[in-house]
Amino acid sequence: MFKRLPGDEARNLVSTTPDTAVVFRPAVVTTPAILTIVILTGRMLARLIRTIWRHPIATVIPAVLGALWYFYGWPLAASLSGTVVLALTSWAFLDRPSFARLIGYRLLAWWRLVWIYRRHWQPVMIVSGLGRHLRGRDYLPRLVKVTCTSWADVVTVRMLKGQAVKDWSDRTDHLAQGFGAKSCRVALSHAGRLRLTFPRSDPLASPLPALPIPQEPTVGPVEIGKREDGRPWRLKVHGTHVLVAGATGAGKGSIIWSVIRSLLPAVRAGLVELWALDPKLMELSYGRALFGSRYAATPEECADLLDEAVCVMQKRAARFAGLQRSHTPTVEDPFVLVVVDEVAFLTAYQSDRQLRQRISAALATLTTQGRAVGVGVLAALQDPRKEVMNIRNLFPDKIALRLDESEQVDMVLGDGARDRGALADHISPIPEIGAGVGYVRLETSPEPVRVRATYVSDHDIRAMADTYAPHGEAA
Ligand SMILES: Nc1ncnc2c1ncn2[C@@H]1O[C@H](COP(=O)(O)OP(=O)(O)OP(=O)(O)O)[C@@H](O)[C@H]1O
Repeated sequence: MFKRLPGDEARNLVSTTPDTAVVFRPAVVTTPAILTIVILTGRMLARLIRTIWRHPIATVIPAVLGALWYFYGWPLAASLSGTVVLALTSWAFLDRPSFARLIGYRLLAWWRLVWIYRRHWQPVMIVSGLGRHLRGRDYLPRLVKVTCTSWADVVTVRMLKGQAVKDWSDRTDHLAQGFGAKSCRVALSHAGRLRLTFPRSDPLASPLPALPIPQEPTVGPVEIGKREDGRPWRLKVHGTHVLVAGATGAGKGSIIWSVIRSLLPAVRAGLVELWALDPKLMELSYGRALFGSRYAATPEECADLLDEAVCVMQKRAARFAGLQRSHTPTVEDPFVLVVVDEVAFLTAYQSDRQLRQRISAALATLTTQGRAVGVGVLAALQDPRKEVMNIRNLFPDKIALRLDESEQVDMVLGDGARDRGALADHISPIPEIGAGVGYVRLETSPEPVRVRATYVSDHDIRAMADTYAPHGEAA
């Protein structure tokens, strides 16, 4: 019989029996013990140097305490460590954010690296198919580092040679379950390196109240909510067109009203005009006074208002031709924002064919040519299928709120968005938890970002109308 050696697979060798004339035996070269000892010591030293290099503070503290104990006895070492612990505890109580940033999250990251990620790395990689077990050896992607933020663990990984981002984004569910998280998002950080985000808590779980109306007139990007990483969510409205897609009750109204609210000082200064199309006669009618005469509800009125916007756009384009290539809002040429609630009412669900074609043509003209001359469209939509909204790709910026089906996510945010973690079909239908929550793709990155819009209540809208409605229009 063959003796099994590391790396050998005895079953693949020609088997021998006692009466076989030729017996195959693997050549066994014995390594001198001293060589093995030298190699192991070298490895240990290299690891020690690497640890000191990577974690200088964490290594200096026990080394200093050990030295004190050795030279001056344990009482001094114990009292010094007690003082350090007391100082750290007081710091944590007095200035929690700075303590968390400099000490707390680092300790947490180390703990989670050891206890969650390193401990489960091998089984999760093998079972999910991201690692391979070949000829008795494991070939695993490298766990480079773990950092913690207030709401998530960010795990940096070096992929195996030959792996693609898609291999990982297809297995987000395996990764999330494997490491005990609710979800996982995958993003490419450098060539061959990935950033996996595992949320620990949901910072967007409770509704956000309406933000104060800005002091200064601004056309954006306007602050309308919060991003998952705690930063303000600012939406560009001037120089683009925005499509908000979400099932009924997803909170499309909160995005529309948050945008309107932050543009009000600019409206008062004459730099912005808000034109409203409200075919459902629900959402925008509440603050109708804010739109003055630029408010339309019946399909005929909506078609007329859209034609008027096209007319403004074309006149401006003729004036700007050869003189300027982009628009700066002024009192003479304000930014016109055409707000459309449930655009499908005017396009897909409109029974009058002629009217439908007229509206679709006007919307297509505005979304293809309006950007550069200061005419923008902000449209809300329940069903993002192409049959319902065939011009959805003319909107450069799209927001996916809660959607009914997983396929709809890529229809709104583009191919691969759901695989990269835009789980808009998993957003809670409970309004307190999920209304106004959605995913966006920012200009700077293809990765979807989770956001929540502020909730502008009926009371806020009434107050806005009372203060900002054009003269003589107050409700
Ligand atoms: N940002 C938000 N935060 C918290 N709750 C919200 C938010 N937006 C909306 N809600 C709650 O969810 C309910 C539904 O919101 P809204 O009417 O805006 O949804 P919608 O997407 O416009 O629905 P529909 O298409 O049926 O009009 C609101 O009555 C409100 O109670």
